[in-house]
Amino acid sequence: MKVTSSALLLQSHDFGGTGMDSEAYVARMQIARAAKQRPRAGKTRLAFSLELWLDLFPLPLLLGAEAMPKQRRKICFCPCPPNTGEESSASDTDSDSGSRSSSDSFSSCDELDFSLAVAASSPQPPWEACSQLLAQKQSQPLLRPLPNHTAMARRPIVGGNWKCNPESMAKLDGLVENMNACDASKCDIYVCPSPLHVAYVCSKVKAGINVCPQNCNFKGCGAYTGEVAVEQMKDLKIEWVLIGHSERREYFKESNELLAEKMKLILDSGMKCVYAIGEKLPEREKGLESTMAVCIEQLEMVKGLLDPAKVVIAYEPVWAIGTGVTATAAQAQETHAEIRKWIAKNVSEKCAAGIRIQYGGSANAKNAPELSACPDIDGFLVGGASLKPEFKDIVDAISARIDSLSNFLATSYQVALQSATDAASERVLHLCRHDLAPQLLGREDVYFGNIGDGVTYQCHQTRQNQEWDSLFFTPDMLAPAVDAPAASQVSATTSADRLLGKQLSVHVRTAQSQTLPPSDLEPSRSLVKKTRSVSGYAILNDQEVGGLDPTLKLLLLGLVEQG
Ligand SMILES: O=C[C@H](O)COP(=O)(O)O
Repeated sequence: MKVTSSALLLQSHDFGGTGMDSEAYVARMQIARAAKQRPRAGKTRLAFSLELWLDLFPLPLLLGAEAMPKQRRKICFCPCPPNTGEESSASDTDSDSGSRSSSDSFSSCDELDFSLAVAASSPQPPWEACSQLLAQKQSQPLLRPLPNHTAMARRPIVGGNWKCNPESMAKLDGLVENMNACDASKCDIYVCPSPLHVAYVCSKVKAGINVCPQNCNFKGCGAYTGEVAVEQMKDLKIEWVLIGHSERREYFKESNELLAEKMKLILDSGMKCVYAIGEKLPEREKGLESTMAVCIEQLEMVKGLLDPAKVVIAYEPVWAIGTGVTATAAQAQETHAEIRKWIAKNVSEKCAAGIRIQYGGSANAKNAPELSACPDIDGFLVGGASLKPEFKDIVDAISARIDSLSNFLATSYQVALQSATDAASERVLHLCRHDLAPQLLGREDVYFGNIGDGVTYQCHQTRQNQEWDSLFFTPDMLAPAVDAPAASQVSATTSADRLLGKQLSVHVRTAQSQTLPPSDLEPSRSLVKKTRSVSGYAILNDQEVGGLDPTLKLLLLGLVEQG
């Protein structure tokens, strides 16, 4: 991969719980200073640092050295402009270095795509070792490959559950109209009419809108009075069926055993299944563990049947159903992520990565955008709002996240700027406390932040397997994304194909705070006064890859590059 635009390293500092050793800090400052002074070519100014925890990345192995302690060290990849002829722009008199100038590292990799610096425990960062590594980079994976499962893009899915509505056939056309108004190009859509209306709705919905009965029996056709069978559904060309809704569990006493039997029958018959689960208020009030205990109990008996191609989980906290009380985006995301984690552990990583989990419970046009921005929410099961024209807006909200990563960045950037404006009298320090890192790394003491004014954007690439990468964007860097340059600007040397299907999560956090003196890292935690976050993810498809800013594309390619 060739970096064709000027790229600058942005300083990035570790606010790790036990603090960063001074040498590592000095090394980073050197790099940052050198990078800051590098010439900037044209309009595109880009900075990023990619930091990987060494215990997740076998750097000692790559360097062929034992020297580097495994824990609590990071490596920084600095994109280095090739052939600018001004490689030694860094000051050799960096006052905080006390060691070799970082200009060495840049000049030594003039012809290489990336320079790499290691924030090591050694007083002098092992530039030579890095340079050697870089020299061999053709055969070395500089950037860690993504695990396979991240390539599995989850297509959003939204269902409208009309429950036992409407009271007359006369109203059906209006409701069908709401469904037919939806854009089904980026989202799977299904509607669950009451049994008496199923056949009529089947004949009225447009292509792309699936009819999904609200229940089926556990045996098929035969002497089962009052029931509907999968065979009858298949005869109507129906592909989906919903089971396990809390109202069926509650009022019709459907047990997990019965539901497992139903799911097996559905899948055996070649149909697909939406399986609803969710806790009641007392369990939620006791916290996530007790919430998960209920979800796990409901999942346990069907875990062997969880095929992402055929099963969708609808997580519906019962206390949020029909009450107008929605789970907050954070609550929903946290629970969805926990469900996925449980599946990863108890079924497979692949299943966890691929299975779609819908949120249900007072979802509407207003709260859908925020919920849609949560990386583990793949859609909605909508009750009340599916009886209204706003259903279309819910579909649009979840579809928007795959419209364009550039758009997402631009939008979130606007939100972040607004947040900065709201902060009024205070400068906005882009200090981010990483939401996912503690969860992913199994530790509570991991903080990340950047020093300076602006907004930090982090792209989390993988969220399974305890793996975590981040990119830090600043407004400067995002300018190209906001401007949405033409696809024709995309460098011919970038292979868009390699981005297809990759899933990138983006999390934006701004904080009101004060500028932080570099020497004063530890107290930084207390500086955050107010934060506002926007998060979301994009599944890269061909359209959006085509529309990406060339520099951003290069950067993302760098992340997914397999060496
Ligand atoms: O099946 C749908 C859910 O029960 C959600 O219903 P609701 O959107 O009216 O809360």
